[in-house]
Parts: sequence; C-alpha cells; structure tokens
Amino acid sequence: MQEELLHSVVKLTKTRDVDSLESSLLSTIHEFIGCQKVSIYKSTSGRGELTVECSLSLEVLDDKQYYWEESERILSPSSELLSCLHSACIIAIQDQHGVERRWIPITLSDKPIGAIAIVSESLSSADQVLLNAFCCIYENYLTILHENERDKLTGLLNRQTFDKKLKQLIEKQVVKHHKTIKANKGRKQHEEAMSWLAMLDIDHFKQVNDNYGHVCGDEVLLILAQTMEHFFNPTDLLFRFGGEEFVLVFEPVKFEEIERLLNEFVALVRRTKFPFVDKLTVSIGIAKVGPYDFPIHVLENADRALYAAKESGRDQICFFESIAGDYTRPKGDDDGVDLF
Ligand SMILES: Nc1nc2c(ncn2[C@@H]2O[C@H](COP(=O)(O)OP(=O)(O)OP(=O)(O)O)[C@@H](O)[C@H]2O)c(=O)[nH]1
Repeated sequence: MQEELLHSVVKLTKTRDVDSLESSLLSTIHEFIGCQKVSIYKSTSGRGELTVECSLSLEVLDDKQYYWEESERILSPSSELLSCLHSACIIAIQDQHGVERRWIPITLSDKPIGAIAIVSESLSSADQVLLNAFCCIYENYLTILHENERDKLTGLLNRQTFDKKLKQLIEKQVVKHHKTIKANKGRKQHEEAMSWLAMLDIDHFKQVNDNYGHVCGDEVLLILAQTMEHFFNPTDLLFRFGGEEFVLVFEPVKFEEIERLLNEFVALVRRTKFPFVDKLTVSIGIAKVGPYDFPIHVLENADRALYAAKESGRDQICFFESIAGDYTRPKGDDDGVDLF
C-alpha cells in the first residue's frame, strides 16, 4: 500500500499541465479511496458575479467502467458547494442510505478558487486523512503550475501559455462545429457566434515611461490589467504578451456583442484615472478565430488590425475583416507583437 501510495504521488507530481494533473488526481482518489463520483469545481468572480465550472468529473458506472465528463458550466451550484467556496471549509453531509457527499476547498494564494467534490460511502478517518493529503498535494502543485503560467507584474497569463490555450479553444470549436453541422443537417443555418482574438496596445506608452519613469509605467500596466480582469468575463483569456501589449481571447459571441464590449472597454480606459498620467488610451485590433485556424495566422490578422487602428488615429478598435488597404507593418517597425 505504502509503495503504491508513493507511486501515485510521483505520478501526480510528474504532470506538467493542469489538465493532466486534474485527471491524475481524480484517478488517484478513485483508486485509493473508492467513490461513486469525484469532481473538480473551479470558481471565478468577475463583474460582481460568481461563475462555477465543473472542470473534470469521474463517475464510476460499475467495476470496470468509468465515465469522464469535461468542462461544464454549473448554472445553479448546490448550497453546499457555495458554502465550501465562500468559507474555504470542508463540508460533508450524509443521506439516509449512508451515502456521503463531501466538498474540500481548493485555495490559491489563500483565495478559494474551487473545490473537490466526492460522493462515496461514509469515509473512515484514515480515508479522510488520505483524501485531504491528496487535495493538499494537488493544491501545492497547482500553485507552482499557476505561477509558471502567469506574468509576474500583472498576474495575467503569459506569452508562453498562449499557443497551448488557443489550441485548446480551437479544438473545442472543431468538436462543436462538427456537432452543429450534424444537428443542422437539412435545417436553415443561423448566424453562428464566433470566438475572437483581440490585440490591445497602450497608445504612446513610451511617453509615460519617458515623462514619469518606469515605476509609474509599471503601475499603469498593473492598473490596466486589473481593469481588464474586472471588466471582462472570467472565462475570457487575458494575456500579457510583453511590454504594453495584451492579447485577449473571447469565447464565442456574435460580432455586434464583441464590437460593443470592446468599444465600451476603450471608453472605460479613456475615463480611468491612472497615477500621474492625465489621459491614457488604448488601440485594439480584432480577428476571428475559426475552427481550422492556426494560432499564428489569427495573431497576424489581429496585429494588422491593431496597426490599422493605430494608423487611423489610435484610441479605437478595428476589425481585421473590415480593414481596407494594406496594413502590414513596415519592415523595421518593432512596435508589433513578437509573433514567433
Ligand atoms: N514600464 C514598463 N515599460 C515597458 C515594459 N516593457 C516595455 N516597456 C516600454 O514600452 C514602450 C513601448 O513603446 P513603443 O513600442 O515605442 O510604442 P508607444 O510609445 O506605445 O507608441 P504606439 O504603440 O505607437 O502608440 C517602450 O518605451 C518600452 O521601453 C515594462 O515591462 N514596463
């Protein structure tokens, strides 16, 4: 048992990404504790709203069959899950048939960010200790992976994780695209919501550094990143690509919605008070993310649109699909995002 336990810890900490860590954690819990179902919930709060998602779930159908369920938004989380998320305390209840439901909080830098939920027969004290230990290992390892994915100054996702995250989004879209084609066979097509990628750049940021120093420049970057986090949905992916350049990836929405949202954000930045700086504006270039697109091409399109927004006077948004004329950056212009 001890040897198997050590092996499972080695397996758990061998993974290099959150998805494999999660599937490894759920199989380990199932293997050592035995349960009917074990799930990982993640919560994010933005715009005063709590969003809960079941990121992975393992259900035992019989001795040999399991059912894995991936990423699903939970529209009405149970009251026990909500109190676990709010209090960061373990919650356990038992029904009249002896089935126990237990929620163990997951915290990152002392903030509750989710919970492990397990449905099982009543757990012995030894099993409870083991379960809590697995959850702690998961939490510690998640902290390391999380820090590796983040930009040190702003806490947004970093450039290194971009390709992986965008590929995941595109893969999801391909699956959805096939399902929609199947479901709509012979039916009239409705306008489909698209995923979008936006490249955002602070206008004349060099002047902020030149006039007030790099420390003030860094403060501006941090406030802008926090403004983005509050304004956009928790499910949108926000990256700092380096310098004063940010990349935002949005889950599928209609053109009018993304246009309204980004125009609102540009207006919000215009109104925001930054330290020392009187007025700060941003320019945004936007491109569609199609189910069969390569990340590099989407980035190139958004970069061209950004260049067009800058050339048209800054402080505005511009869609790649609606730019007329050639907005390829001239050679030697190193203002654009480093695409490679
Ligand atoms: N404070 C701070 N400045 C940075 C950082 N990374 C890059 N920069 C600065 O960001 C500035 C970018 O300036 P430019 O690319 O010339 O563009 P800009 O002045 O924003 O002008 P436009 O983009 O054309 O509107 C440079 O002065 C860099 O030194 C950082 O991490 N912190």
